[in-house]
Amino acid sequence: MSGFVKEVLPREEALNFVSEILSFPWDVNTYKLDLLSAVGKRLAEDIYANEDYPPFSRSTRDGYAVRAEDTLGSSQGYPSFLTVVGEIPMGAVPNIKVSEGEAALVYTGGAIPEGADAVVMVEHTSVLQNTLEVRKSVQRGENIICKGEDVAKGKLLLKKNSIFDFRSASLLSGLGISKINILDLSVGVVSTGDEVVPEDTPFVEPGKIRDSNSTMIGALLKREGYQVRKYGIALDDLEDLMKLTNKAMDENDVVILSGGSSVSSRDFTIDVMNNIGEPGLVLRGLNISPGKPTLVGGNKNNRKLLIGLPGHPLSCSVVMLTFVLSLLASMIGAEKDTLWQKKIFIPAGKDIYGRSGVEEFIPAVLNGETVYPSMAKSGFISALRSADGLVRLPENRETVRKGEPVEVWLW
Ligand SMILES: Nc1nc2c(c(=O)[nH]1)N[C@H]1C(S)=C(S)[C@@H](COP(=O)(O)OP(=O)(O)OC[C@H]3O[C@@H](n4cnc5c(N)ncnc54)[C@H](O)[C@@H]3O)O[C@H]1N2
Ligand code: MOO
Repeated sequence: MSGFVKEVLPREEALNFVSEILSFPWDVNTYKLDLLSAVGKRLAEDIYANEDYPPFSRSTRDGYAVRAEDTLGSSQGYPSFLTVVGEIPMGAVPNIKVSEGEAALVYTGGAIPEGADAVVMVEHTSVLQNTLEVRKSVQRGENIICKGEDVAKGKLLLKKNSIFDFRSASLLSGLGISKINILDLSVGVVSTGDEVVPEDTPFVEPGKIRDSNSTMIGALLKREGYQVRKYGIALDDLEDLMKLTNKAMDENDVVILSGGSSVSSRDFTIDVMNNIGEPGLVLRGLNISPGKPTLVGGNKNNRKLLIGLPGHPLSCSVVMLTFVLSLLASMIGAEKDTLWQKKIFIPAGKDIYGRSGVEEFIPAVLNGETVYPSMAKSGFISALRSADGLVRLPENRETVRKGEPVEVWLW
């Protein structure tokens, strides 16, 4: 044990303290994936454009490539007349040049020939033999996407640690980037408790409760782009907990234990934390509600992080949302505000009673321009289902009166 364990720190302070004592950020392995497989995962590097897009100036319409100045003043009543010098083949470099008074037939996506700087749409023209009648003037650049206009070579496209999603798929495909480096951060999840049984248990004996935490933990981690492995349920027994935790630590960068962090059972979790190498346990308790009995330990040499979460399902979710995701972000060197946190200030729809001296998070429902807290106990599993986010009452805020603005973190 490091002999330097902090007790019940405010959440932000705890994030900074753990990050500092464990020397975050840590290097994490990476691997390459094709684009479709990478959706929902985190990028391990900045991605730059290695070429211009489009790679050549292209027409966005079927029509005639012209010099804009040759169409000046053209209208239905006063058309201009140009000479058609040829047709631009699709998928090939044009061998035609457009000079003063000339036009070339071009199709949508076709290359703009040298000399032309605009395209007149075919419906504003008619052609008789080689003579083109133009009934509408065009501006320079009209109906053209210029080489590099969309993406210039060298531009930063995607930032390290961002999550790859559909918005970037066409961007990278179009630039010929078909494989990307992905962060290989894996988290093992271990549930604990003699009363906890697997979620697929069809009939639960009296006194037992299904494991609802590990899938929730996994679901949140997957949403943040991490890999998750579940390791089942450890009994309230040091040897069993140690065995499962060690296996999970061997196979993952981070291990999350659910349950077993409160007064009666925390000794096991603390013993486990102090058997994982230096510094072992570093944080015992967060000054938040729900979620106070949260433990953090780590092994700096092997770069392993171990987190103990309260067993009550709502407490477990709140700590995941407000602390663990930020801690993992800090571990990989990303912004501490995680991807799900959209923070707004909005009037309370009714009085919200808080306790001073502790940071509180209350599931809340938005209703038009106001927010309503939901009356949830930390043992509930349904509290987040219909909530839009969490109301945050800072340590120094006691009661919020109806109509007063309150901070809400939206999903
Ligand atoms: N005398 C005191 N009792 C408690 C205190 C306290 O300060 N003094 N703290 C309470 C608070 S706050 C919380 S939160 C819980 C935390 O307890 P643990 O982290 O030790 O968790 P467990 O006792 O293992 O479980 C608590 C509760 O949650 C259920 N549970 C556990 N794991 C799961 C799971 N994977 N899925 C669903 N439900 C789970 C478990 O059956 C218990 O009902 O301690 C309070 N007590
Ligand atoms: O802290 Mo417990 O997590 O309030 O229910």
